[in-house]
Amino acid sequence: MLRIRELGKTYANGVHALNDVSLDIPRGMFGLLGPNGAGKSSLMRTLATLQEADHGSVTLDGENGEPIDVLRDKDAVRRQLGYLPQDFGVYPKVSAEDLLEHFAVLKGLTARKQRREVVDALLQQVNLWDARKRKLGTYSGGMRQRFGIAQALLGSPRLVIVDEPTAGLDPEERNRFLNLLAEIGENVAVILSTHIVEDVTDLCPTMAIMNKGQVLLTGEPGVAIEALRNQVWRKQVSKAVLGDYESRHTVLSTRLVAGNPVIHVFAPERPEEGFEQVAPDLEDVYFQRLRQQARHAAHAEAA
Ligand SMILES: Nc1ncnc2c1ncn2[C@@H]1O[C@H](COP(=O)(O)OP(=O)(O)OP(=O)(O)O)[C@@H](O)[C@H]1O
Repeated sequence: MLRIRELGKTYANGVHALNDVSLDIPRGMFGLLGPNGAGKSSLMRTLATLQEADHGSVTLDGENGEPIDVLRDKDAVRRQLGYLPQDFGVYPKVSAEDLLEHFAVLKGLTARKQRREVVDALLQQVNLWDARKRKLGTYSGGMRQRFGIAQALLGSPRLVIVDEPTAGLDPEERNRFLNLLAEIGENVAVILSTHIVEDVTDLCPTMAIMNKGQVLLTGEPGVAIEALRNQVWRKQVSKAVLGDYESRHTVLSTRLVAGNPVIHVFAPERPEEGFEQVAPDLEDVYFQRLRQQARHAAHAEAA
């Protein structure tokens, strides 16, 4: 559906935000996972035709099978694109219904009757029908994000990009929002950028992990998890010796359980007495890739 090849971007301050990024993004939900500053927003904004890349190519399968050159044919992309930016702002004094109608006009839905139908259907789809007359300033974070999805879906896009949409949502709102995305993902390609591992675990059949402008892994979460089988070990340790463990082993994560750290260590065999093997999950995959990248960078620096 979307083919990204060797996309590069260096900002004027010298930050390499995209370092030869190559990805194949199929129809359905695609999770783009990475910590803050990984380059996710730079990639999303480039795909959404809002900023230029330095080099590389991006091709989107068009409706009629014709490939669209995303970096050059921006108008064609915009006709197929829905975008929910990370910092989606709304006019607080306007009702959801009025603002969505306004966005619909901007999207080119000029026929009044048809526009009304589209706006009403979208408000129902995102479950804001009962709150449609309320001013957006009175909406909760989750409602605002669902409104953001409604505006992204105007014009029946085939590619929907949502940038860190669940940050700041409480668990119930987050679930509601993710369920909505999953429904949309049945028909179109949805790229979900997030630093929350569970967003991807719960929802995305394909994914990529990104950090420091590089793609560290791409594929199916289940396959990546399976590749770590028999190599993740858990132990409860005291805070006093945590540093020792971190210097001796590849500690993937540390979680406090009843006040004491429980560590996950990546190792081909039992690292020491007292470690028990655990079934790996996507969080282990995520941290294993980040640690591996840091280790390679340290070796490269030392060499
Ligand atoms: N306009 C800009 N000028 C200079 N540097 C930038 C600009 N935009 C982003 N950066 C830098 O590029 C890197 C990647 O940023 P980007 O926003 O793409 O990451 P991200 O993964 O989306 O993180 P976040 O979730 O914090 O937005 C960061 O180091 C960031 O500081």
